[in-house]
Amino acid sequence: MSSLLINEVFESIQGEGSFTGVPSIFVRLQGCPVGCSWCDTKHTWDVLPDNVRTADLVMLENEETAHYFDASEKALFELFAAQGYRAKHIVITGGEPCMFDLQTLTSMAIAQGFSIQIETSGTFEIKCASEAWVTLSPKVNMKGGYEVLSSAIERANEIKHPVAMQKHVDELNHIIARRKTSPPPLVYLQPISMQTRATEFAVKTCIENNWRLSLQTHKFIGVE
Ligand SMILES: C[S@@+](CC[C@H](N)C(=O)[O-])C[C@H]1O[C@@H](n2cnc3c(N)ncnc32)[C@H](O)[C@@H]1O
Ligand SMILES: Nc1nc2[nH]cc(C(=O)O)c2c(=O)[nH]1
Ligand code: SF4
Ligand SMILES: [Mg+2]
Repeated sequence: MSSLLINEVFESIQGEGSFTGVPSIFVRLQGCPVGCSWCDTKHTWDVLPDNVRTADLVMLENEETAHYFDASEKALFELFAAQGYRAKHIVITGGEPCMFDLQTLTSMAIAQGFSIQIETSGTFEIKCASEAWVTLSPKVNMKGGYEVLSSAIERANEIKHPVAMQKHVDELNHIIARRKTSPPPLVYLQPISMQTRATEFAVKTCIENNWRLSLQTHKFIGVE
C-alpha cells in the first residue's frame, strides 16, 4: 500500500476521449509541476501541508479547492463502497497522477472487476497494471519544462491532444512519429477550453488526418 494524495473523488460520466459516456468514478490526485497555462485544474498543482484535510471534509466540499486528503489504496476502495458508487470504470486524473506509483491501485481495481484509465501528461514514468488504459495528453513547451517521455508514448492506448493552433498539431505529429510500438494509438484532438476557433480548427484537422474529436462533454451539460 502507498499513500495517495487525493484532491477529490466523485462519480460522473467520462466526458473525454474514447470512454466518453461511460459512468466512471473519478479520483483526482494532488500535485502537478507541468504548468500548462490553460490548465482547467490549477487548484491541484500545489501540495501545501496547510491544505491537508480529512477524507470526510474533502468529500463534503462541493467547490474546487486545493484541499486534499491522504489515503491508502485499500481506504480508497472502502470509500467507493461507502459512497455507494455503481460505476465499474475508474478514471485516475489530477494534477499529474503519474507522480504516484499507480501499480497497486490499478492492480487492485482490475482484481475487483473494475476497468481503470489513467489521464496523464506523460512527463513522469507510468507505473501501472498492464490492463490499465492510458490516455496520454502530451504537454510540449509548458512552463514547468517537462518532456514527454518515450516510455509514455509507447505505453499510450490513446493520445488526446489539446489543440488551438497549427503549432499544437506539429507537436502532435512529432510525438506520433516517435512511437515504435504497434498498433498505433487512437488519436483525439481536444479543443482547448472549448473555444469556438479552437473547436473549428480541431474539426478541420480531424477530418484532414482521420483523427477523432474529443469534446469536454461534461462541461456542456454542467456536470462534474
Ligand atoms: C486536468 S488534466 C489532468 C491529467 C494530466 N495532468 C494531463 O494533463 O493529462 C486532464 C485532461 O484535461 C485536459 N485539459 C486540461 N485543461 C484543459 C483545457 N483548458 N481545455 C481542454 N483540455 C484540457 C488535459 O490535457 C488532460 O487531457
Ligand atoms: N466528467 C468528467 N470527465 C473527465 N474526463 C477527464 C477529466 C479530467 O479532469 O481529467 C474529466 C472531468 O473532470 N470530468
Ligand atoms: S499536466 Fe495536466 S494537470 Fe498539469 S498543468 Fe497540464 S493539464 Fe494541468
Ligand atoms: Mg476536467
